[in-house]
Amino acid sequence: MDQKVSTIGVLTSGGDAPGMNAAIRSVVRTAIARGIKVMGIRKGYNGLLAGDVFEMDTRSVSDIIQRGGTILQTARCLEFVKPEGQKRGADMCRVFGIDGLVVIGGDGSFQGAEKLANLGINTIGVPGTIDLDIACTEYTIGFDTAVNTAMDAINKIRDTSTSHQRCSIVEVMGRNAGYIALWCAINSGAEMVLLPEMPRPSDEEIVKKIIENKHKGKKHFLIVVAEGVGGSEKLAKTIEDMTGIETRATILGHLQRGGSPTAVDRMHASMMGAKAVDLLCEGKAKRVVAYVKGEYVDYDINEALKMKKELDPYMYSLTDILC
Ligand SMILES: Nc1ncnc2c1ncn2[C@@H]1O[C@H](COP(=O)(O)OP(=O)(O)OP(=O)(O)O)[C@@H](O)[C@H]1O
Ligand SMILES: O=P(O)(O)OC[C@H]1O[C@](O)(CO)[C@@H](O)[C@@H]1O
Ligand SMILES: [Mg+2]
Repeated sequence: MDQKVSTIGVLTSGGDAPGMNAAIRSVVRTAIARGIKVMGIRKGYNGLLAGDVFEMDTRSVSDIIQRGGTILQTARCLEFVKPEGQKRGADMCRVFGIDGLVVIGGDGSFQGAEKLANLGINTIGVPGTIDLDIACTEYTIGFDTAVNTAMDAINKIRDTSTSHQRCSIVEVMGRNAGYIALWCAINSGAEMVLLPEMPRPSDEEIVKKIIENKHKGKKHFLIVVAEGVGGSEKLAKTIEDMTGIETRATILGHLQRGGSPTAVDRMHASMMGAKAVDLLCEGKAKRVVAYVKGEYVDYDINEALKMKKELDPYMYSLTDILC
């Protein structure tokens, strides 16, 4: 391969996601195999601005493929949203001789990557977020593990909910995106799901459905609520007041972001990390890696950021049929 870069930097940014370590490992080992030097950047764009940069070798990424979190640590860096911060970031890349940068993160991190690319740093984005909210790709690293973790918790809540014939409300992550909630609802047999992308049913409509289900002989009622809809505790009280059915709310929170990545996450992370390095080697910049129709492809970052992700209406319609 005709190599166009000599030193690649790698950072993780935004919320951590299981599989980020597998992606870092793949970037480091692929780059070294291609004869390229790799610099790890700690704590996302914060670390770039602070010059928290160190050289990595193949041993730096030993024994991490099975670990959740990110060995490079991550951050949400407000300074980087401002043009002065972005300029300092690009200058810092030059100080360390970084002529190619791999940014592993979500949609926000890609906005930062786009800014760096505009300032002349060859930047490639790798989708790493449990939220699955990046429009250009059918997969984002971390989603499978997060959904499985949430489902495991929901299964346990369902056991006790059935024993007590209660209504359970389980709030899962996703401030702006309802994919985790939608997948958990379908795969856990929830009676109802509340998503940020959809109009919220009224309390009366929710209660009507609970009562109908009770009449059908159901022993429990599970509502999955996305974080972006929120209000789970209040909804539990309303349901209890309006129906007399004992109702408990559980907010799963950050446990969904941790844990050993599934095989699905490790595989996508390994493939996407390697693809990012290969794109840089081909002289490409300002691209994001994506998984589309079974293949790993790449898009221009601007183009990718302009795409809008819609929830699959057919999948959503099943939440009403399969419960
Ligand atoms: N418009 C922007 N311009 C420059 N940098 C940005 C912009 N938006 C976000 N960033 C940078 O990317 C970081 C991460 O963004 P954000 O907090 O949205 O998380 P994310 O990458 O979308 O991941 P996740 O949603 O999974 O937590 C921000 O803290 C900021 O440093
Ligand atoms: O950990 P923080 O900064 O509270 O962020 C929480 C947000 O991050 C995500 O977990 C994505 O990383 C969202 O689902 C959630 O809304
Ligand atoms: Mg995001």
